[in-house]
Amino acid sequence: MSFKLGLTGSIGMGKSTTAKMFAEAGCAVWDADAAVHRLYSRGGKAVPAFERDFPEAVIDGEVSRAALKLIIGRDPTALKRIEEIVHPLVGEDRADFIAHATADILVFDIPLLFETGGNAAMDAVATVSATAEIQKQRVMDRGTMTEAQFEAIREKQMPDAEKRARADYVIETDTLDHARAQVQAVIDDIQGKLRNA
Ligand SMILES: CC(C)(COP(=O)(O)OP(=O)(O)OC[C@H]1O[C@@H](n2cnc3c(N)ncnc32)[C@H](O)[C@@H]1O)[C@@H](O)C(=O)NCCC(=O)NCCS
Ligand SMILES: Nc1ncnc2c1ncn2[C@@H]1O[C@H](COP(=O)(O)OP(=O)(O)OP(=O)(O)O)[C@@H](O)[C@H]1O
Repeated sequence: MSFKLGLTGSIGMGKSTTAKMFAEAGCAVWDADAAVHRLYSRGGKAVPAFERDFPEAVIDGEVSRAALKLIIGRDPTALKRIEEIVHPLVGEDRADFIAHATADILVFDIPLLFETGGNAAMDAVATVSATAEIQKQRVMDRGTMTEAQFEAIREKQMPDAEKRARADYVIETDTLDHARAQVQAVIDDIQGKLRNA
């Protein structure tokens, strides 16, 4: 049996960067956002449901995030309906990954792990964290969201302090070297547990 490590953290806290560090260290990584990208792409499994419920969001055979953001901006309740389409399909993608993965540590990069109760299916959870100032700066620097869109998402997410309190491991993403050292410490700790199991 592989060890399932959930990797979470609020928007812009450094999940993707940290997930890459786990992959470089030999863990198998499943990425919830990447799964959503696959589902939204041409031929993706979410496209027919969006064609039915949000036809204006499907452009050239794929679900357009820009169009979705406009729809959500107009009608905030749309996000819940979008999630009802997306989350079961994401669950199928994850089950498929678990069925085929062979590494001893499987890492699940899931932004909304605590919010969706997905932590119950994990053996442990690591939260990535940085200050609120760094978080906002990173998201604004990316240039894909307005400040209002960022605040709306941040409000929906569990506060960083609560994620830190609930996690088994906290990874500070202040510098790349510091984060890499903490990733290795988490792996060493889990491998110690696997040896003693
Ligand atoms: C709202 C959308 C269109 C924004 O797209 P965009 O490319 O600008 O941002 P991206 O997808 O990279 O999201 C950035 C971050 O926002 C946060 N976020 C995204 N969706 C949500 C949500 N439904 N609730 C809370 N936070 C969210 C996450 O931390 C995520 O990593 C897109 O995120 C989407 O379609 N979301 C609905 C699907 C979903 O629930 N995804 C969450 C992962 S399962
Ligand atoms: N340990 C770190 N040290 C310095 N900068 C970092 C670190 N981790 C991430 N960053 C920087 O922060 C920004 C956001 O990182 P990343 O894309 O990994 O965040 P994320 O949590 O996956 O974001 P989102 O949830 O919004 O998708 C990037 O510009 C990245 O280079």
